[in-house]
Amino acid sequence: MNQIVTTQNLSKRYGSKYCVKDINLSVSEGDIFGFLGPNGAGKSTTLKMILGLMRPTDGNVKVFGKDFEGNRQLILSQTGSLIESPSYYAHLSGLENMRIVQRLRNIPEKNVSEALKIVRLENQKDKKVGQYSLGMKQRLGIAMALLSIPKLLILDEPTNGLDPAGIGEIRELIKSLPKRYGMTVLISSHLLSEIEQIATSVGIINDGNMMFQGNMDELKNKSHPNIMIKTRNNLLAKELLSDKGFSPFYREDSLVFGNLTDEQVIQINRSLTSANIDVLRIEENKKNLESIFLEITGKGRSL
Ligand SMILES: Nc1ncnc2c1ncn2[C@@H]1O[C@H](COP(=O)(O)OP(=O)(O)OP(=O)(O)O)[C@@H](O)[C@H]1O
Repeated sequence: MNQIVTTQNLSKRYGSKYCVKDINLSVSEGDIFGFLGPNGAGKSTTLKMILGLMRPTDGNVKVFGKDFEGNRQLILSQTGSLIESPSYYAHLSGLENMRIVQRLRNIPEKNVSEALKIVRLENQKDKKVGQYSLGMKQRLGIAMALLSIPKLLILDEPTNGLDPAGIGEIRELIKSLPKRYGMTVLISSHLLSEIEQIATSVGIINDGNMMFQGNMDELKNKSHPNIMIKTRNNLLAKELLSDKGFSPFYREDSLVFGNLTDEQVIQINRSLTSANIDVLRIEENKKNLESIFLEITGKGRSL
């Protein structure tokens, strides 16, 4: 499959502090690639370097298999982006704003109505943008990014500040782009729930480091279930099992173990019963994606 964006050891350092470190990103054609990470993780910085808006300290970026140097014009003519909030003239209509961008970027006029149609703003195109809702302004920003009907669309937190209905609309809109227009989408967010529903691939960044990259199923499969054991005397059980090399921790009224094999579960159960500690429950607790994400980003641990 064609690689639309690849980065190699992409890094950005301010003084002695790296805010992006050795990022190797790979976005394939037709992907909706979700770039996830908490605030300040380095998402915007990475996207700006990919778009040639910021110079990397180290590493390199290829878009459509080409370096920016010598191919800037070609790359940007096939790339649309919305980084941070959209810029517009509030006293002009949506259509007038679109026309300004269309002329500035030397894009055919017919694309204006096409882009407004994609974001479903054609009925409000004559309204002043100052009177648009936040969601409409955001959709106008996406329409501007879509003006050239680009091969690659890069959106930095496009649903920031929107209500659930607005988020839903943008989600449906983004989801339709690869099929309808053959686009590849790179979208950043700090919310897993948002990415989970639209992305085909995901990259998780924390503190400037890439913690995971793959598809959603790989992410789910990487997580090992916890085993929770409830006994009549958890304190004694923990002591006994610690002596045998296990290191459970308490959660509510149970002991929680990380990844255990079936053999280890049998061994634990036998040890407890032969020490006359009644076992009340043994449960497997599969982690949901949200807790996996929190674990990766919260504790900064790589999967
Ligand atoms: N010009 C700068 N000088 C020093 N540090 C900077 C500069 N620009 C960004 N940073 C730092 O780089 C880190 C990454 O910032 P970045 O904006 O890329 O994060 P982000 O993941 O996009 O977060 P957010 O969702 O909050 O925008 C942050 O800790 C930020 O403070």
